[in-house]
Parts: sequence; C-alpha cells; structure tokens
Amino acid sequence: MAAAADAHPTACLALADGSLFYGKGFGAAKQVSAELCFNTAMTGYQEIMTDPSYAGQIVTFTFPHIGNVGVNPDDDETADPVAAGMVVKWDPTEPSNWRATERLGDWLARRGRVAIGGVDTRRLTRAIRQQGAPHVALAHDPEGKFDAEALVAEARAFAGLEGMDLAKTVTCAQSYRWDEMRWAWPEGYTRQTNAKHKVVAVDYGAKRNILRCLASAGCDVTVLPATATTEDVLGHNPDGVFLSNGPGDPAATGEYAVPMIQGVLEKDIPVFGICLGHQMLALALGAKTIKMNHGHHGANHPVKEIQTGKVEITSMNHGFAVDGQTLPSGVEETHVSLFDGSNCGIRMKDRPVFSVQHHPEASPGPQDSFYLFERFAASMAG
Ligand SMILES: NC(=O)CC[C@H](N)C(=O)O
Repeated sequence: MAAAADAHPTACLALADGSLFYGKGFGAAKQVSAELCFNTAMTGYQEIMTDPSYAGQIVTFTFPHIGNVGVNPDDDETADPVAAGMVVKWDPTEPSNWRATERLGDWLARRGRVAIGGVDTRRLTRAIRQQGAPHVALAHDPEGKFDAEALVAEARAFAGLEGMDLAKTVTCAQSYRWDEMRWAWPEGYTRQTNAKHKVVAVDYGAKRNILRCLASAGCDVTVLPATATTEDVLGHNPDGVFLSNGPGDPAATGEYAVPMIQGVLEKDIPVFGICLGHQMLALALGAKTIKMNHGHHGANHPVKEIQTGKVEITSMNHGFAVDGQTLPSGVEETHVSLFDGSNCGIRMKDRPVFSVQHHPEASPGPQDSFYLFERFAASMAG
C-alpha cells in the first residue's frame, strides 16, 4: 500500500493499520509518533502549527499549496510550533509574500518539527475519515533509510490522546499580564490602554489571538498557569474568568481544572470558555465529553446560534466534544454544528456563564464570532 512520491523518498508516514505513505521529508530530520488529523483550512498553516491545542497531533493539510507564503514573526499563536508534524501534498515552494521572513521548511527544522510532502492527502484524508483519527509514526531521514515494520510498531505503540493531560506541557510557567490587541491596519498590534474589566485567563494552551481579542473587548488580562487553584484565580479579584483552549483529553485535564472551575462557579462571576475551556466548563457543570471519530479541524465550519438562528462561519479544532444529551437542567445548548449537529456552545440559564466549542478569535467569517468576546465584556459591565 505504498504511495511513493518519487523514486527516493526521504520521509515515511506509517499508520497503525499498516498503511505506509512515502514522500519527501522537510523540516527536522527525526521521528515522531502522534495522532493524525486533517485540517481543511486553505490559509493559516502557521497559526495551525503553533496552536497549542495540536500538541500530540500531526496535521494533514487537505489544501495542496502549503508553505507558499512562508512564515513571519507575527502569526505564531505561541512561541514554538506545537503540532508534532505536518503532512502536505506538494513540497513547499519558495515563499512569495511581503510578510514572509523565512521558509516553512527552515522554520520547522529550526524548531524541531518534522514534515512530509508529496503525499496523496486525499487518500490519507479518506483513511482518517473511515478509521477515525489514526495513531501514526512519521520519520524524515535524508538518507531515505526506513524500517517500515518498526515504524508501524511505533504507530501502534502510541498511547492515544484519550486520558492524556497535555495542558501541563504547553501552559505558561508563570503568570503574566497581556495587553496586546488585535491586528489593526496599518498600525499592526497595538496596546490596550483603557481596560475596564479585570479578567483572569487560565492558560491550558491559550492562543495569543484569544488574549488579543479579550484585550480588544476591553479586558485587563492576567494569564495564570493551568494548575491554578480557585484561590489563585479569586486572589486576583477578577470581574470575569476565562478558560482557554488547549490540547489533550478534557476529562484528563479536568481532574485538576474541574475542581478549580467549580470553586469559581460558587462565586457569582462571569465565566467564558473556548474549546478545551468549553469542554471543561461542561464537565464542571456535570455534563460528559466524548472522543469524536475524526473531529473538526478547519476554517469553514458553520455553527448556528440556536436563540437567534444566526449562522457563523467558524474555525474549529477539536477531537473531543461535549455530549449535548448530558447537559444538566439549568444548562442549555446555545450553539450547534451544522455539519453534524454536535454541541458547539452552552450557557447556564440564570447566570453569565457560557462557552463555545469553536474558535471566535480566528477570523474565517471573518468576524462572525467576535460578539462572544463583547458578550463576555458586557456581562462584566452588567
Ligand atoms: N482547540 C482545543 O481547545 C481542543 C480541545 C481538545 N483538546 C479537543 O481536541 O477537543
């Protein structure tokens, strides 16, 4: 079942079911094991590779032209690439963009991330849809020496994301303040000078643009590490608490995050969560989360807000989901995916405590979901 890119492959992707995909390696020359997902976004590969929620995952890009605008110093969602590796259809060409400062391959190599090009990503994506996000091993060796059997064994040995707490591996080491706002043309990123609401953002692997959106909605943001306790959070006297996105299994991270969230819920302060934060808020309220077959990863996912009937075009990146059937009384579903009807938002009926599965800070709509940050700010003003 080999899909050779050329006569001398320098990278090999092995799936746990024994399928092998050969291609041209770029980025770091090394080997990694991870879960494999596919992302259908046509743009934003730098943001995707640096989204901390991708820890433990290798991303297959279904859009064929990846790397063609290089990378730049502004688009990182965190300091380092976090996704374990990338799979693309073509070898990246020379970057052509006024913001580019580096080639994708050099940037990946410098940061120890491995990539394979020349793969039949349509065939691979179909395999992922059919078998569910597979466990894989990806090796890049400039000499082209691969032990296929050993690679398949490595793929099979990967423990899987279920039960894995990865937030601790990507959270900040210490608390810090954040005042950078969203990109504005032509100023670039500017500083928040007139913040009205004191927000504690708990960092389970927060994307920078979420923090920028909070600052842009008038929040004075203090970021705390994932292991922050209720006392740590309330010690800052916040007007509101934000729960960030992040990698891994919400139930595993929830072992320490849920007690913190439940402590915060005993106080009557607004809470807003995104993605992993959404899933863990749901757990704290008594609902359950489930592992999806192959998850949602893309930038064109339609989500309906139930109350208004309005549809937002959203960016998604999740492999777990809140089971909408398990919401306790007092909590209602606010948003659903129009792709598969899965839960995309909840709120407490009587209090400003709410969260969404999609990423309102990413801008595929382009600004369809920013109202959620404004809603959080308004709940603190109220
Ligand atoms: N983007 C996120 O926060 C992802 C949440 C969780 N790790 C999931 O895969 O579902």
